[in-house]
Amino acid sequence: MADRSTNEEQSQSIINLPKVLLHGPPGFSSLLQPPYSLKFHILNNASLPLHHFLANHAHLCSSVAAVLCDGGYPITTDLLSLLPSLRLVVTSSAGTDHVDLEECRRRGVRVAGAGNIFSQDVADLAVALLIDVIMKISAADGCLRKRHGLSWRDFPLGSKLTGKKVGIVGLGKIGLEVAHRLEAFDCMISYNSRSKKPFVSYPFYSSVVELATNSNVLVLCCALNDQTRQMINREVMLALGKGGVIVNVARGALIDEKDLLRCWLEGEIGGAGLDVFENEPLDCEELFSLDNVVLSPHAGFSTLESYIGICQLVGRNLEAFFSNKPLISPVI
Ligand SMILES: O=CC(=O)O
Repeated sequence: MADRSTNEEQSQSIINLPKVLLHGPPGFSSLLQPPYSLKFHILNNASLPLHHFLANHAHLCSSVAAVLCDGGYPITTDLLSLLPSLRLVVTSSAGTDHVDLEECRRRGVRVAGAGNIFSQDVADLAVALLIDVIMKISAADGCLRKRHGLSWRDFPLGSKLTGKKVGIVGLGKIGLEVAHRLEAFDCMISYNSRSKKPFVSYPFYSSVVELATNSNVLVLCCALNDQTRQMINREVMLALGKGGVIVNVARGALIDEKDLLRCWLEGEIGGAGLDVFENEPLDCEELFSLDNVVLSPHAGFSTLESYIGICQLVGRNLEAFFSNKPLISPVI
């Protein structure tokens, strides 16, 4: 009897907590850990596709106050319309192209993101991919493992990073981290961004074609939106030139992948280091077959340190919002 009333009291106290719907991949619930996880009534749809979950739990979903989502899980107008009590979206990603921000604004739903948590790791990966492509590290590694006895003479010459002209597309937090790192390699930095940044002295190009014309390497660090979608097209690739290298650590759809494949096959582009793709997980045989293209599985943020950081940040954002305090990393 005592046990039953304790259980009832516990479920009663959970029911009174703000409801947070998880919208992410299997295992996503581990992002919300104690003490934060104990402060919310967490609805985990892991065992069902989201629309089935919402249909089966309509009574609970009508009072969902927050959604915690992953960058690959869209927050669409349709989803928002199924959650009439929603007041907050917390995404565990730095990018917010999967969130319909306009509709959130219209409904008065606040949005918090990953802020600066991943910027250093993503910038490190951008530099790592660039060095890998131009010094052909992964390519050599693959050959050495297949054929013993190879020496450096069996490989084509690589290229120097020192002194390269690097054009950064998007000089936000990640772009600046990339610029700082590449300055240490005596690279000449210039950039394209929505507007000229008054706090840096790097040359600014308002057109990405002009930036490409004046660069050996393009590093893509900008947000994906209607203006930037497929911005890196054949014209930009031809402007970058035959030895040019493109590194993308932002979003796959910034690049016209068909143009990239064509330019590569025609010898119009030198190489690419890609952490992101138009369709993820990557399943494009044509990209797998290209030399001088180094691929990474959208892993720019996946370090232990950043994982610990994002677990705390999502919890702190939820806690702050439901205590009527300012969001820690607001988007809107
Ligand atoms: O791509 C990863 C992110 O947006 O955080």
